[in-house]
Amino acid sequence: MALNLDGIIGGSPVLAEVFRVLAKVAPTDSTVLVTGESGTGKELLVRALHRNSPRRDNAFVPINCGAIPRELLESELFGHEKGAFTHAIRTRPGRFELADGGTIFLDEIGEMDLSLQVKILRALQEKEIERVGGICIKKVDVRVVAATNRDLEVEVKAGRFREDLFYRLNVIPLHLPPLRERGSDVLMLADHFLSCHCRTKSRKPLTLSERAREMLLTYSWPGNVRELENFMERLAILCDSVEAMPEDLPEKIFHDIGEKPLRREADVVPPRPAGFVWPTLKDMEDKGLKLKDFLETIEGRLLEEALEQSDGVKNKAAEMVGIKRTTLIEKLKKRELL
Ligand SMILES: Nc1ncnc2c1ncn2[C@@H]1O[C@H](COP(=O)(O)OP(=O)(O)OP(=O)(O)O)[C@@H](O)[C@H]1O
Repeated sequence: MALNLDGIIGGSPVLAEVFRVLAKVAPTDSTVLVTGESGTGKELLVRALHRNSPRRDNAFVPINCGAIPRELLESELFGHEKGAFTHAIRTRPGRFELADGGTIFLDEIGEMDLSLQVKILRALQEKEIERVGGICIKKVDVRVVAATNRDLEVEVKAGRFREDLFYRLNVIPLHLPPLRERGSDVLMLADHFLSCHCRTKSRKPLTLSERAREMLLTYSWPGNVRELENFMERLAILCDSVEAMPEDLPEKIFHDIGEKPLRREADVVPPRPAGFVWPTLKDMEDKGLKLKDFLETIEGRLLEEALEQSDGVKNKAAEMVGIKRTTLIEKLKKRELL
């Protein structure tokens, strides 16, 4: 049967190789471990895996193991009985039970606590789970697919990841290459995202000039496809002409490829006064915002800047702004930045 790769753009040989393995592994029940840098499309690939498997008509249940605090993660995964802990006012099934007959996607598995890793191992080996505070064991029929942007072999060596779980998960490894290794896929993706964003913003179509295309091909894309989509959305909003020129691209690209940024005259901002200047009441009024929204906007801008500077690596971004990674993720979700 032909693979249904709806929504996954790219025709590079490295991606074709991923699809070749996907076609073989999708019809089986084997555990798959998807690796790749942040933003390479791991979740998209896992959804395609489920869609092309015999489990396609049953549930696909994703869970981001890095976004949920340890205390809650166990009950999210395995469920809990009424009274198991202070806020357990009713019995609740976990994601493994909800995925019965289907696929569970354990995203960011490398972030999981060692003590929970044992329980995942048991679910994989025995195909049974136990709710928090439960007294009986439940059989579940779930295909497990996990993803990580960490090098789990390094994590195993450092004692942060169980070796037995690593081997159990890594039955079929699928590695998504970074965008910089996908050649002209960059342009295929750029054209796709540009036309999508122009359509959704009901603006006239925008194309990329030859030189802008060359620059996109040379850039190293540390944030991968997510970063590319982001840049194209920004272009669709900010570029008024019908052809985007190099000077319309983010400065970051110029720095990365070792060129001096070109600035449009209108973009040249007057130099900021030296030192930090606290926003004034007038700044807030000029923006037409009340205090809460004004502060939220400032917070949002700082989070975006931290994410950009850390190339989308959430641990690093959280560290830059001095909050926990889980808090950062909650804030990004609230702003629909995730
Ligand atoms: N080949 C592709 N074609 C079209 N869109 C893509 C492709 N790869 C990734 N994307 C888009 O890029 C964004 C990031 O992809 P995704 O969330 O799957 O990455 P990820 O590797 O799981 O990231 P993270 O490790 O940060 O969770 C999504 O909006 C996704 O739809």
